[in-house]
Formats: sequence, structure tokens, C-alpha cells
Amino acid sequence: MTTTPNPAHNPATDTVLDALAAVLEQRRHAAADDSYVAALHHKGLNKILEKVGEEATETLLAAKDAEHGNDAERQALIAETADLWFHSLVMLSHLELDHRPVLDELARRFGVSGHAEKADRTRS
Ligand SMILES: N=c1c2ncn([C@@H]3O[C@H](COP(=O)(O)OP(=O)(O)OP(=O)(O)O)[C@@H](O)[C@H]3O)c2ncn1[C@@H]1O[C@H](COP(=O)(O)O)[C@@H](O)[C@H]1O
Repeated sequence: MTTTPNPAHNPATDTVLDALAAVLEQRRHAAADDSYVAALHHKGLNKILEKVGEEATETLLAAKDAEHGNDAERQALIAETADLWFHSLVMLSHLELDHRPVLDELARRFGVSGHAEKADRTRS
């Protein structure tokens, strides 16, 4: 019997996300002086949201540069996207939410056309 791999569960990315999430959880109780993440938790949700917004803006500016850009500009977009994902994980952690349900939600949506999903939504 063959099994279809679930594309939302890639061992490589799962490992790094799981490891990072565990560190972020540990940092919720760490001293602010020792850790950037702990410092963000100490500053509170508004500061974390400010960072998420800032990184989102930097990501979209980097995407515009990358559209017709060179390798360095495309690499800069990867770095900005990592900053955005990282700060989004800090936001979830601050609210005591796990990242796994986000992956599960993407897995649930996998293979469902966005057009079909939207049509279902407007019907109900
Ligand atoms: N993945 C990251 C990561 N990505 C980005 N950053 C930091 O996020 C910040 C974003 O850059 P900015 O220039 O916008 O921030 P800033 O100017 O320093 O901050 P503000 O003064 O604007 O608030 C930088 O300080 C980066 O170092 C990260 N800091 C930590 N991690 C991970 O989190 C773990 C825990 O980090 P610590 O809590 O610092 O030990 C690390 O081992 C990493 O795995």
C-alpha cells in the first residue's frame, strides 16, 4: 500500500519550526536582558504587533525590489520573509497559541481551490 505524503508536513521544515517554537515557548519565561524574544514578550503584544507590521511592510517592499531584481534582491526577500514568519511565530507564542494548527489549517485547505472555497463561503 502506498501512502500519499502530506505536503504540509515536511520533516525538514517541521523540525526547524518545532525547534524554534520550543525555544520561543522557553523564552516566555526568560530574562529580557538575555534574549531578543524574551525582551519582546516583556514589552508586550503591542510591541510584537508593531514588529509584525514592520516586517510585513519590509517584506512587501523587498518583493517589489525582487520582482525585476537580481539575486541579492531576491535573497533579501527571503530574509525579510523569514523575519516576518519569525515575528508571526512570536505573536502566536505570546498568545499561547501553537504553530501546528496553522500548518494543520494549510493542510486542510490543501487541494481546495481558492475559488471553490470562496463560492462555498458565499453559499452558506
Ligand atoms: N529566528 C530568529 C530571528 N529572526 C530575526 N531575529 C531578530 O529580529 C530582529 C529584527 O530586526 P530589526 O532590525 O527589525 O530589529 P531591531 O532593530 O533589533 O528591533 P527594534 O529595536 O526595532 O524592536 C533582529 O534583532 C534579529 O536578530 C531573530 N531573533 C531570533 N531568532 C530565533 O529565536 C531564537 C531565540 O532568540 P533569542 O531570544 O534572541 O535568544 C534564536 O536562536 C533564533 O533561532
